[in-house]
Amino acid sequence: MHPLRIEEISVRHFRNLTKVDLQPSPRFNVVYGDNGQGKTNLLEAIYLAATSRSFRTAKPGDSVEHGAEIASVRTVLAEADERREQSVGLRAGQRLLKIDGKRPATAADYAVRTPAVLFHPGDLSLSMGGGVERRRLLDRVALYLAPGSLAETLAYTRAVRERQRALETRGVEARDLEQWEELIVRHGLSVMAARHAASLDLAASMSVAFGRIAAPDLVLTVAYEPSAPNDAESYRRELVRTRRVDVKRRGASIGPHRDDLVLRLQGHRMRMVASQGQHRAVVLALKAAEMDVIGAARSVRPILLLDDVSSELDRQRTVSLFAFLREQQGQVFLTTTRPELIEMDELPDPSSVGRVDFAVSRGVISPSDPGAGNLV
Ligand SMILES: Nc1ncnc2c1ncn2[C@@H]1O[C@H](COP(=O)(O)OP(=O)(O)OP(=O)(O)O)[C@@H](O)[C@H]1O
Repeated sequence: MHPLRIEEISVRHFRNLTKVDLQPSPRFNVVYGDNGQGKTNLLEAIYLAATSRSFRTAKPGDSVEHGAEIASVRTVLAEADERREQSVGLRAGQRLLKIDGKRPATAADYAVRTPAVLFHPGDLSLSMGGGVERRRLLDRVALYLAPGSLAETLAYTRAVRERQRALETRGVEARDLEQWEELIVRHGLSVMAARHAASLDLAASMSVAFGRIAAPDLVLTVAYEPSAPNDAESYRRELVRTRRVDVKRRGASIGPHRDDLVLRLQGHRMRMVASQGQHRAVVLALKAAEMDVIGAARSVRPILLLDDVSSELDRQRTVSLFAFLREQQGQVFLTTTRPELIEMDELPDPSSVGRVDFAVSRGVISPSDPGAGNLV
């Protein structure tokens, strides 16, 4: 595994971060400040520069500072002995990606270059909620295993949209339906294959992580459950059969957009049986698995971003979170309103760990001595 780290970050007009220039630690970066000051905005900017995507919005214009036209995030990254610059420029409806000043051949080329994993309080929905977040997880992992899966997902989504438009405007006998359904089957099967491969890697890595985090006698299983048949002929037939209902429900009733990654504890669906603590353990295990699988795909240690570490930090959560952090050997950014909770001796090998604290106030971010936040 190569070390991977951000050496410099420059942010301009990104939400409330008008002008921020930082040189983070290669290991632990504690970003602290009161609510609403810009901590999550910094993590969002880092995630954007690493992966080309925001974890908060799909619309580039949303992250541009109110009153400004263009936002930009530029990072200098070091991977093994090489250095590169990755930058993203944003304006309404437009995202401009560059690696070392040049536009990448495809968006996927940029998206898999710098693995980063985000962990935030809303991630509990990975275990407790419906399938949306688990599908996103599968797609994030699939992207690293097979970068072409991004184009397949986009082509699938477009075909589903066009079929729906044909159904709703011209009815179940519309002539072009067959053509869209052909495309849905072709791209849908390809998305399903990529997700299936991602689920196998995640499952293997996750059961090991879960055994460490929760009680070793608890058995957690993870299985990809596609919503459409996985042979072309049956899939095509099902699409024809469901045309009428799909007009009424205003969406396709089968296909990868309705897949799930089903989690079972002792054979029962997580959502039905698990306690709060078990849900948290599962989310940690899923995140650990995401780190392992995408890190292995690129042979690097992903950058870990932890948002809002201090919210309702109960004892059990602290113990498992810090156990998780101790295992991380890459660069970590964590945000908190309570830096006093992030104790150096809870982090691995405190003497050798480089920790830098950053204070955030109204979009201004400045380095401070570790622990100085305790007095704030
Ligand atoms: N497009 C934008 N332009 C300017 N400011 C924005 C924009 N979007 C969000 N903000 C501001 O960013 C601030 C929120 O920042 P952020 O979400 O990073 O807070 P935080 O420090 O993580 O807070 P918390 O601890 O509550 O999670 C708010 O003051 C909000 O008004």
